[in-house]
Amino acid sequence: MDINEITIIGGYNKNGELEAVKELTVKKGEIFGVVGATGSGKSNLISDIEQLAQGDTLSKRKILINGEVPSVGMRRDPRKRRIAQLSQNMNFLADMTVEEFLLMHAKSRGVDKEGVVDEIINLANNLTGEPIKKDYNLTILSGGQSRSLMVADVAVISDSPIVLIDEIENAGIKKHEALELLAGYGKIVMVITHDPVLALMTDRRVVMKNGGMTEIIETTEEEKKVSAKLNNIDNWMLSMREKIRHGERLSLNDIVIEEL
Ligand SMILES: Nc1ncnc2c1ncn2[C@@H]1O[C@H](COP(=O)(O)OP(=O)(O)OP(=O)(O)O)[C@@H](O)[C@H]1O
Repeated sequence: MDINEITIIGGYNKNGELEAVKELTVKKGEIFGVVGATGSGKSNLISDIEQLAQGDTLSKRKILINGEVPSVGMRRDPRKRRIAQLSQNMNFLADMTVEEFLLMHAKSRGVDKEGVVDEIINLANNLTGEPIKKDYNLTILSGGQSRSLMVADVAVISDSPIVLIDEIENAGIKKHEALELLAGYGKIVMVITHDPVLALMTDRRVVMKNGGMTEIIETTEEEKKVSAKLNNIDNWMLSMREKIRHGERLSLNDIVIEEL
């Protein structure tokens, strides 16, 4: 089944009051942000979506797929749910090479595409400053390399049309490019973030307060420009980090940022 949109039907906040946002639909290819203070209920919202809640969680929210209540099979069986989650704490544990893992994953998902391993590694290497090679063991990958590989893997192999991302701001990858990559593969992307680069590249963001969805903010064209400029600063910081990592020295000349 093609998943074209998900709808969140509002429930109750922590005080048991109805949420201000009664209904929210996110479509394929859209990047949607979730913002809010600590403890405001961001993770809870993402977890309602992950579980395809049907009024059976704390918030009493309901999640619809393509406007309909998802089947019991889809709700009970995580393999049928087709929702991928990414967070900055995830790491690979399997003792196998990058190539072995990707081939195994592609096979298990029925992806039989020539050159799929190279495609994923190339995409991943666009997101990290430290290139990944096919014969690297998964367990030696750095945090940034692991996350880059996960993002590229979700984009190309995993057929999960819904991707939930919990704070990847410190994941050590080019986050802007990572989100664009996922959205470009026609995913519904929901991202919890306080990072202006990410929050402002979404199309819309929901503001969480006291466990409830209180407001939906549409990103303006000006905000998107702010995001792009902040992204230049971010990538510049990333390149400085790479220099340090490779034992190089920095000078004041390195601080010249092309016109912001
Ligand atoms: N609608 C709700 N009804 C009842 N309890 C809720 C609701 N939303 C969130 N909670 C509870 O409030 C607590 C904080 O929520 P949550 O962890 O989702 O916040 P958060 O915004 O992700 O916080 P952080 O930024 O610290 O990760 C949790 O114990 C959660 O179960």
